[in-house]
Amino acid sequence: MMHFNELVLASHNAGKLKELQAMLGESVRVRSIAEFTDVEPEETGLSFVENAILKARNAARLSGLPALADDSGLAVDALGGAPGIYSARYADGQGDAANNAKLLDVLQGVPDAERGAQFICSLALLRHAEDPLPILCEGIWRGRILHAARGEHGFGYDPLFWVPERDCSSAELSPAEKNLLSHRARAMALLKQRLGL
Ligand SMILES: O=P(O)(O)OP(=O)(O)OP(=O)(O)OC[C@H]1O[C@@H](n2cnc3c(O)ncnc32)[C@H](O)[C@@H]1O
Ligand SMILES: [Mg+2]
Repeated sequence: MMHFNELVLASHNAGKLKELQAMLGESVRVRSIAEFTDVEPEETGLSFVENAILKARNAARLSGLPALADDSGLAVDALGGAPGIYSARYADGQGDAANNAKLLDVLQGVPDAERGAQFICSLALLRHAEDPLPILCEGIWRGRILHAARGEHGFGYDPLFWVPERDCSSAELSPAEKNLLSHRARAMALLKQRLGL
């Protein structure tokens, strides 16, 4: 078991930060990487876990604090797991709306039965910049890609992700409900267990 009073969240994504902070609750004082830098490290890894470690290591180095990073994305069955680790860059860095438009476009005409997908979240926690044994946890959330956007909550691909267990899109869930069900929630539950939180 391991405990800190403080850690830095190595993400520049406001939606993610809000969710991670809500899930950590009062258990630890959370600082943002934005206090230390505006520069985002290049995500050169070929897997979620490599990118999560890379982001956490960069943040630990810059802040001198333990660092938690989240690398996540959407893997669509009919696309062989794309956009996957490239989810944020799917429409060449034009942002969430462009990513969602591109996904709807490439899935045009694909029937519901073939629109299965999963959100994936890989969390990496490093105690310090040279930590040789990061704590790694992952979570997967199965669903299906809708034919049009629904809902106003969440961020990223949430309006296009159908949640079978609730019969609505991920963007139609309240933030509290998404934080009980999501890929990020599952990964964070494992991390909290590992930390004894
Ligand atoms: O790397 P950081 O700074 O954390 O921020 P980012 O937005 O670039 O994050 P990623 O590199 O991990 O890319 C994640 C992509 O997957 C999407 N994504 C991840 N979790 C999601 C969720 O819970 N709901 C909707 N989209 C999500 C998100 O919108 C991005 O396009
Ligand atoms: Mg990123």
